[in-house]
Amino acid sequence: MTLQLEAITGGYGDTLVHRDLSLALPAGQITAIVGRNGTGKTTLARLIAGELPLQGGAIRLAGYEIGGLPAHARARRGIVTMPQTGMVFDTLSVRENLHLTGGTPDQIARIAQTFPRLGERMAQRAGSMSGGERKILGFARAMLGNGKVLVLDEPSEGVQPENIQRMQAEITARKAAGAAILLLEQNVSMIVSIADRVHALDTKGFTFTLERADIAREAVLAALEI
Ligand SMILES: Nc1ncnc2c1ncn2[C@@H]1O[C@H](COP(=O)(O)OP(=O)(O)OP(=O)(O)O)[C@@H](O)[C@H]1O
Repeated sequence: MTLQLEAITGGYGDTLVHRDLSLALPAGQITAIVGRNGTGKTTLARLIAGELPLQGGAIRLAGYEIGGLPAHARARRGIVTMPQTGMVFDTLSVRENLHLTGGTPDQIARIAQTFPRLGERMAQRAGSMSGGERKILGFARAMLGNGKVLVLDEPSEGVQPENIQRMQAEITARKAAGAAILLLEQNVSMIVSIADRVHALDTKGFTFTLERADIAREAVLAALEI
């Protein structure tokens, strides 16, 4: 399903972070946004999820306006976000965290195989895991939900290269299954490996766009240095 942001405005009360920002997240594509710290990537993820209210514009999912719906209603329609801090319940075990996504036992077994670190720690309390392990758990949870639109806020931060590779394979598989994916990342290798389109963001909005054929390391680094 395609998600369309139409001239959205929002932020924190009077402190607007985004003004009239438009963006298309096509189904079956990985759209990346790169920009320095503080340009508003996390704020954008929260506006899409419905954690922050829209102060202008519209968000359309397959044509239907969802910008006025509360977060849980957007989640029910298939918008799944992985927050930068990882969406993990600290007091619950890894297994319980995975089960709460609604994933089937087969899907949970498969993801625990994909990320052996999780498979080995199914009974461990999530709150006692390392930062990188929590990221993997948060990522696994986002993959298990039946998301049609996946918004991933810095999934690779603090994660070891072998697990970043596994994340890339999972994201690419979801793309092949038709999900619209928004990747908010600073990891240039990950973007070069899997993104179909890259939008460069600064504090005033998008400055330029790279299409697949132009997504190379230097070009992405230029976007990060705005
Ligand atoms: N809860 C908040 N209240 C007020 N302002 C905030 C709040 N959270 C973030 N901001 C401000 O909004 C702007 C955008 O922050 P945001 O976290 O969205 O940026 P980012 O691109 O995700 O950066 P980073 O990669 O460092 O997380 C910043 O100026 C930040 O200080």
